[in-house]
Amino acid sequence: MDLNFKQYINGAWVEPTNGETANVFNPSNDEVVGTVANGNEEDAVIALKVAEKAQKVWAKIPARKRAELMYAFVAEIKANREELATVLTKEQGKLFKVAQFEVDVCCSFIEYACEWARRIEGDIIPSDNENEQIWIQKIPRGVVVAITAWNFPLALAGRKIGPALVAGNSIVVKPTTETPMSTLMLGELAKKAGIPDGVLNIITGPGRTMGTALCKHEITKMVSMTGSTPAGQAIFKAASENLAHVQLELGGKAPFIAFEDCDIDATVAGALHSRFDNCGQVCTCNERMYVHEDIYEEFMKKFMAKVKEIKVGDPFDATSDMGAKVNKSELKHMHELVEISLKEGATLAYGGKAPEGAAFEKGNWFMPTILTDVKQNMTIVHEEAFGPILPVIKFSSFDQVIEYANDCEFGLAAMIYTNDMNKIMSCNSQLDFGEIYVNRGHGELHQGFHNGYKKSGTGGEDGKYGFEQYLEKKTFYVRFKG
Ligand SMILES: NC(=O)C1=CN([C@@H]2O[C@H](COP(=O)(O)OP(=O)(O)OC[C@H]3O[C@@H](n4cnc5c(N)ncnc54)[C@H](OP(=O)(O)O)[C@@H]3O)[C@@H](O)[C@H]2O)C=CC1
Ligand SMILES: O=C(O)[C@@H](O)[C@@H]1OC[C@H](O)[C@H]1O
Repeated sequence: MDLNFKQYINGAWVEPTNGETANVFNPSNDEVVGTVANGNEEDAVIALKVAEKAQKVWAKIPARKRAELMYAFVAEIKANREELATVLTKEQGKLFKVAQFEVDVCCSFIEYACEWARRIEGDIIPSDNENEQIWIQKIPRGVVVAITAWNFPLALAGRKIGPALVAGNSIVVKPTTETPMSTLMLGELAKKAGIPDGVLNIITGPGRTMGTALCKHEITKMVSMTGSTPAGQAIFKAASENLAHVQLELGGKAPFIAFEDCDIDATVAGALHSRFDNCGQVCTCNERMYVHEDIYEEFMKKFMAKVKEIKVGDPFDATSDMGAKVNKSELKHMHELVEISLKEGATLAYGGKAPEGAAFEKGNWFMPTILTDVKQNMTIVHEEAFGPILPVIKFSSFDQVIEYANDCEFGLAAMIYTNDMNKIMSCNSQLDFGEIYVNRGHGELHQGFHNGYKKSGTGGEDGKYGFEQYLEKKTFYVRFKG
C-alpha cells in the first residue's frame, strides 16, 4: 500500500498549498513508514470552507439516513481491519493485537453514535402566556474541528467523527503528525460508503499553526480535542476568538489505591494492565500506586513477579506484551523521570532503561519500570509519565490516601480496590476525579462519560452527555390564535 498521503479535502487527495511533506517514523525501528502533508493555515481554511458548504446538504438528510451511511462507513472500516491495524502498528508502535482492537473500537464508537440518530429529541413547553408554546429544537452546530493525539489515533478519530456526523455536522479532522496515516485512510472509506464529499475532511500539519488556524476560524462552531494539557489550553484560547464550543480531553495522573481488604490477586492484575496497556500511553493509566502498609509486602511480591514476566518486543510478534514508546522525545522523558526520581530519593526496583539485545538497538524501547520508597512530594507523583513508569507509595490510613490522591493538578481517572462499601462510598464523595473505577482497572465504555476535572480537560465526551455537545439548541416562542 502506498503510504504517502496528501490532504483529504472534499472527497479527494489534494497537495498541501505549501507543497511540504513530513516523514512518519516507525517507533519500533526508526524506519520511515511513509509521508504526509506538512500543511498550514491555508489548507485549514480551504478544508473549513468545503466543510461549511457540505454541511448544509448533509444536515438536510434525515438523521436515520445519515446513520445508515455511517453504518456503511463502519462496514468499510471493518473490511479493511487488517490493513488499518498494520498501518497503526507501524506508525504508533502498539502491539498488532491492540491495533486490531483499536480498529474495532473506532467502529464501535461510530456505531454507538448511530444509535442516537432517532433520539435527537427537543422539548415542547407550556408558556406562561395564553395561546403560546415554547419549542426547544436540537440542531447541528455546523462545522466541527477534531484534533487528536497519537496514542489511539484511529479510535480517537472515530470517537469524534461518529457523533459529529450523526448529529448533522461536517468535520475537519487534524490528527497529530506523529501518527496520522490510519486516520487519513478513513477518508476514502467514507467516500466508498456514500458519505458525501466534504462532510469528512482530514488534513495534517503542525498543531501550533494549522491547529490554531482551525480553532480560531469563524466557520468553526465546535472543537473536540484530545491531547496534552498545554495544547488543550492553547486550543481553548484560540477557540475563544469566536466562542466555539470546546470539548477537551487532556492529561491525567490517575491514582491506583489498593486498600488493606482488597482481593490481592485481582488488584495485582488490575494494577498491571492499567499501567502497561499500550506501553503506558493511555490517559487513564495507573500513574501512581498507593498500597496499604498491611498488605504491602505480599502485594508487591506478587506484583513484581508479574512485572518481570512482561515481554517487551516486536509489536507484530504475538508473544510480545509491550511495544515501544511513540517517539524519541517521549523516550527521553522516560529516562529523565527515572533520573529525577532517583535524585529525589526513590529506589529503582526494576527497569529504568532500554531492554538489552540487538532487537532494541533501533526504536524507542523502554522497560516496565517500578520505583519504590517514593514520597508524595516527589516529581514522579505529580508529573504525568504517559509511559511504563510506576511509582509506588505505602499508605497507612484512609484519610491519608485520599489526601494523597487528590493532591494533583489533574482529575481524570482514579482506581480503587476494596470490598468495604463504606470505603467505596467515601471514595465516591471524596475523590476529586471525573471517572472512578471500583474493583476494576481502567477502560471507559462508550455509554459512560469520559470527563476530566481540573487540568484534565473540560466538556467531557462519550455517552449521552458527549453526544449532546454536537448539537445546538434553538428556542421558538410560538403564539397562535386560540
Ligand atoms: N484525556 C484523554 O483522553 C487523553 C489525553 N492524552 C494526553 O495527550 C498527551 C500525549 O498526546 P500528544 O499527541 O503528545 O499531545 P499533544 O498535546 O502534543 O497533541 C495533541 C494534538 O493537539 C495538536 N496541537 C498541539 N498544540 C496545538 C495548538 N497549540 N493548537 C492546536 N492544536 C495543537 C497536536 O498537533 P501536532 O502533534 O501535529 O503538532 C495533536 O494533533 C499526553 O499528555 C496525554 O495525557 C492523550 C490521549 C488521551
Ligand atoms: O484517550 C485515551 O487514552 C483513552 O480514552 C483511550 O482512547 C481510546 C480508548 O477507547 C480509550 O481507552
